[in-house]
Amino acid sequence: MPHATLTREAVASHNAPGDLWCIIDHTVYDLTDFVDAHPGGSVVLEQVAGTDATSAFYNLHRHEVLTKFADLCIGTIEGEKPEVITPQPGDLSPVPYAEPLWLRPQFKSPYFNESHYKLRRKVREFVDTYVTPEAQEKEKDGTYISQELIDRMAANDMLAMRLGPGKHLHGKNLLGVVKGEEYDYLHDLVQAQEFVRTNTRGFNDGNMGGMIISLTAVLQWMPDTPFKHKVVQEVLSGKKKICLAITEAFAGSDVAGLRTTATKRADGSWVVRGTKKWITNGMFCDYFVVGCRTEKGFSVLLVERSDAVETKPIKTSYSTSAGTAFIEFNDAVAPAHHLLGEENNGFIVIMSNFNHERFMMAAGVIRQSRTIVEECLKWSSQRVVFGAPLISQPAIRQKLAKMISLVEATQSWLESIAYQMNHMSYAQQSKNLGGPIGLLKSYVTRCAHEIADEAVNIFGGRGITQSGMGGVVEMFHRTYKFDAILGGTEEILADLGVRQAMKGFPKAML
Ligand code: HEM
Repeated sequence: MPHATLTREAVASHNAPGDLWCIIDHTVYDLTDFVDAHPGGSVVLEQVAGTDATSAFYNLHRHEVLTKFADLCIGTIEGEKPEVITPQPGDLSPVPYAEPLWLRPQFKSPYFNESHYKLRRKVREFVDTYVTPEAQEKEKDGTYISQELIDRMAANDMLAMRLGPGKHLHGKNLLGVVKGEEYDYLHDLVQAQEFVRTNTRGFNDGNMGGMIISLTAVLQWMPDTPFKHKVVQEVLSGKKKICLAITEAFAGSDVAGLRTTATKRADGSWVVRGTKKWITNGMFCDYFVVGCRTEKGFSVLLVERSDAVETKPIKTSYSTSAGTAFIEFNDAVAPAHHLLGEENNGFIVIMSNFNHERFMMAAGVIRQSRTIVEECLKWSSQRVVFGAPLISQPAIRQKLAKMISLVEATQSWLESIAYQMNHMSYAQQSKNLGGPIGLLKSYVTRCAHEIADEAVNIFGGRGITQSGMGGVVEMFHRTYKFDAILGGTEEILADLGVRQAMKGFPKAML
């Protein structure tokens, strides 16, 4: 924090390598002892010693660098005030298009009410304060989410909330602002979009992504036994972890090609044998919801970790903090009551789970894409090239216009689908929304492709560098493909959308 009020003349006299001050955003920094540690070297700092280095600084650094090195700050300039905004936890961004329209003060929304606004604020405060710092660290070092953060999320019902609306939330007062009974798909959209603001695609999946797509199947399809209640309680309290294990090296979207088998024994229990690949959170899970070939079809079983379950890490292009695993089930045993849904009828268990998963993913990608728009808008305004800000170039404005349009259009489509989900039973959702949600997810990752491409060109070399100015853009460009593949590939989902539209097609002729 600033300690003194100083004049520009006073700063100018500290202009030597052994006595080096400079001004950034009307604030004075004593860099004398920092020169040797500066990642950009000492020469550049000596060149600006005693001067106002504001534009040089923002050409090369993110504003958060100043927060991180706040102890170098020794004062402010007399009669002047810092102008650059330092966001506080929970704050909305004032940058145009950085927030969805419903969160911009000058606009209204037909969908969101007071409780959605309040939940948005609470979740963002929580994410900014507790999730983002850990997420950034884990994304880099590749280690798994801490038990401390899981416990904190569990204590605030955040794990339960992320499963979407349902009985598991009844009786709860979520973050003190929404009754569990009133939590709807628009609240769900809000939390999904807030959680991805950490800008850490691998960690976001590592942050209980496996639970979001598997505990829902347990809640809906497992027989109502004390064991089911135990599993749900353990997972929602953060004591145990669960993931979905369907995909294999042999087959992905083609569920009929799966080779993991479950053989029924005389006492009704099952012996599971086979392998699974790309299983999110698999490395640290206690329970696995496993898709298996059974005698006359496909069935889904809950398998507990044991010596017969081996998990090995897979290094993908995002962070290993996601806990992505190759799994071998070597005659793992699951009791009869671990069957989800009916024997040989597991396809419906998997399919019914997909709508919520894809909805969540679409919400996340759209929000990430919006963050990229914000990054590009800020960068184009602060970056000076050929003597003028980047944004003064028409070619850059064309790119921004395209990116903004894609984000605004997809957010509107998402909100409209969330609204439809609020007004449909689960069965109606499956019948009427599987296609539209598939098309939405397929389209938003195509948009992400365009947005990532344009953003990297705007950022230049920084867009392909993991640290510094373009780090967020680099991360997005490297990882948006996860959303284009996980939960159903773009092609499969686009096809599903059209096939569902053709079901019961009217006798309409040209
Ligand atoms: C409070 C003052 C400063 C601090 C705390 C600081 C800190 C840093 C840090 C952490 C980096 C690593 C890249 C990043 O994370 O963004 C960096 C890079 C760099 N800094 Fe600074 N810096 C300061 C002032 C300046 C000034 C005034 C200049 C030049 C006029 C400068 C020039 C550079 C250069 C050239 C790089 C390398 C940039 C790149 O690789 O793209 N720094 N600085």
